[in-house]
Amino acid sequence: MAKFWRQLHFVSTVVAGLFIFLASVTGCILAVEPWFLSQNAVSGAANPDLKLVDFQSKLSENFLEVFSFEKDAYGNIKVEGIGLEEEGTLFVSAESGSVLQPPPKLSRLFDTSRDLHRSLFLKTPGRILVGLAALALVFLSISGIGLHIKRAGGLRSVLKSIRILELRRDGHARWSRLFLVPILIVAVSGLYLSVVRFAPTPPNAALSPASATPLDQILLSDVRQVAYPVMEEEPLVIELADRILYFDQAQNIPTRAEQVPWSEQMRAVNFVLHTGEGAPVWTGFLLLTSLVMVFLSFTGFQMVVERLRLKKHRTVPDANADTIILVGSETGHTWRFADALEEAFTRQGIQVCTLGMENLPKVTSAKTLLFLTSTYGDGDAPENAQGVLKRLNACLSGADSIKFSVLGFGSSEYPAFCAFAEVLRYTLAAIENTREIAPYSTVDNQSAVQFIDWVRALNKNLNIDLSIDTSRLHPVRKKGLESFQIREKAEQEDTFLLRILHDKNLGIRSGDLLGVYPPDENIERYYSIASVSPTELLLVIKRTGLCSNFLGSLAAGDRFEGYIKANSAFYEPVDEKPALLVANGTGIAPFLGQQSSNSQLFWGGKYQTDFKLFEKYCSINSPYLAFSREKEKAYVQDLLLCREADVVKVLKENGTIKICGSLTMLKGVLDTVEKIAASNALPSTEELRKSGRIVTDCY
Ligand SMILES: Cc1cc2nc3c(=O)[nH]c(=O)nc-3n(C[C@H](O)[C@H](O)[C@H](O)COP(=O)(O)O)c2cc1C
Repeated sequence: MAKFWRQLHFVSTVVAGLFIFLASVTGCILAVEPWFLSQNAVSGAANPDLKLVDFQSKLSENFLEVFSFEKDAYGNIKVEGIGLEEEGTLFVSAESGSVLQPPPKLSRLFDTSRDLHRSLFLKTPGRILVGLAALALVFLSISGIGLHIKRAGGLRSVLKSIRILELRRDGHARWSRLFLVPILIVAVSGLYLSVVRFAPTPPNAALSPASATPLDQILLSDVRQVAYPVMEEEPLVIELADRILYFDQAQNIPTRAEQVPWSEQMRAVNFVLHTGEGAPVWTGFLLLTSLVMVFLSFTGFQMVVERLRLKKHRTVPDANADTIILVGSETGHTWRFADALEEAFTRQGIQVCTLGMENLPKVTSAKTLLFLTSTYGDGDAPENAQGVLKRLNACLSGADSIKFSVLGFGSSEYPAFCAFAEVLRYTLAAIENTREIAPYSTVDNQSAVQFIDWVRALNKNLNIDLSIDTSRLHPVRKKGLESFQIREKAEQEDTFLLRILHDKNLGIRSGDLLGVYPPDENIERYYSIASVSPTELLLVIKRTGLCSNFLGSLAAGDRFEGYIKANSAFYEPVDEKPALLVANGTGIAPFLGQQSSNSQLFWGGKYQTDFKLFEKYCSINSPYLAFSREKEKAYVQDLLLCREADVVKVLKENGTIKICGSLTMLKGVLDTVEKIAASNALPSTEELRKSGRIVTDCY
């Protein structure tokens, strides 16, 4: 059933999505028109007890002759007649019947939007198309209800709150559920208005004249339109909401009464529901509904495009592939990981093929099967893996041996975290000829790090060397990013150094910053870099959070995307002036590429062994090192104090002091330099900073 709802939703979006989008955008504009119309209404409110006959006598005081008048939804009364001073179509006061200035004309934008909304500027064919779009919107709403039930894992949970893990998918679900009723009303009323337009209007049914309200009892507030007879023998015609009454003018008695057909009355109700005419609160709702529909059409389109892209995957296994990646996915995210994995295998020269789990083949020879699957609903299989568990035995038992591993994709925000993957794993393990090659693992909220960890386990167990291009794991690829490849990685406790290959045209210089986006985050982090050759840079990072953990999970061969931000204040001086390079911890990174014969390096860390990570890249023979956790406890500012003469010399020779590392260290160093400067009649640190002779990059 879920498949049916999904197909109906999908087909309706593909067929009518663009029209619905256009109708929603124009709907937003038209939804504000009633507000302007009510603001501009001129006739004023009539006394609700005012009788039609009394209003007529007021009109006769202001008109030589009245042919007809009509009232609109905003209370405006428009008279056709000959006034005391002018004639034609004249607006009058509901209270006094006197002639008023007509309401100001509204912007052409409303008329244009209405034409586009009703007929796409195409007259009758356009109206038919718009009617079909309204029908598609009804289908979308109904199939949407089915999908909501499926998504929630049953009718009972359908009202549970929807967490927004991803704006496109979860936002679409949340807002469509919230506005389901108004959307359905807009769709059904729009469809009704389209249909009645093409249906012949049934004749009015005759009522007994005796049932007509006596003329002197009719209230102005009930009247829609009145037509006065031109010839004496013609009747006076009064149109009410549901009836049309004919009166003999001379004797004031009803001669005929007709019932407005039911379809016409329904048309009027649907018209108000669809346009909000004369109903200000509902108009506000319609505006919100139209805005939500713009959002839903847009996100719906994006999801359709994504789905069509997924259709391009193979459906039958490649006979030469010993490894098959099987993907269970509801909304497509798991495919990104599968594609990155397939690419990694292919780069290693290993033939693989990736299939959706619905295409699980009958396996007759030894194969490695890697299952990557999400969990949906409330611990259910995703759409394309429904029914797979039942087929597993029959599909796999024909082969001599099957190696397998399962990687579950899910979200720990759901109680049944990766439940389907877990069941799949146990079902596979229970089949006689299967052997698990890498332990069952999970990926929470599309974590790149957890995926890479599983790939490493696969490498170990299959004795291969897969490396991952993490740019493939981003849900949305950012433009203008460069590709970087890890060449070498060294680690010391929780700090690691990456030697990274890049395109030499980037013209990177030591001191520049590298902006990195982890695939599962949308915020970049910046790292100071050292340029060690035209195509290589160094990065020194401590594992502290999402981005550093992401970079820390990478190994030689892996790739990631990032961009370079120039940071010229931190470049090596071109004039060979002396420099003191002061850093602690990972702050050493930019200085690993800036060590000229005229510079001295001061570095502070916890233990002596910590410096080992950088030794290979430190070209200065005798850097000054301070260790805060060794027996002789010292900080980098203590080193500066010991080397006071060097500090004074650099400052006197117009050199610079560059400081990179923690903010606490920066404060300690600045205090020390301040002291040294004061006792040697040198400018203060504030002045030195202003003149660019102390530059800092601290965090
Ligand atoms: C409506 C809905 C229900 C979900 N139910 C579960 C669940 O029960 N357990 C779980 O671990 N993850 C659940 N998830 C999270 C998805 O499994 C996770 O986002 C996954 O990465 C989606 O991958 P896919 O796009 O390939 O289907 C649910 C997500 C949605 C939108």
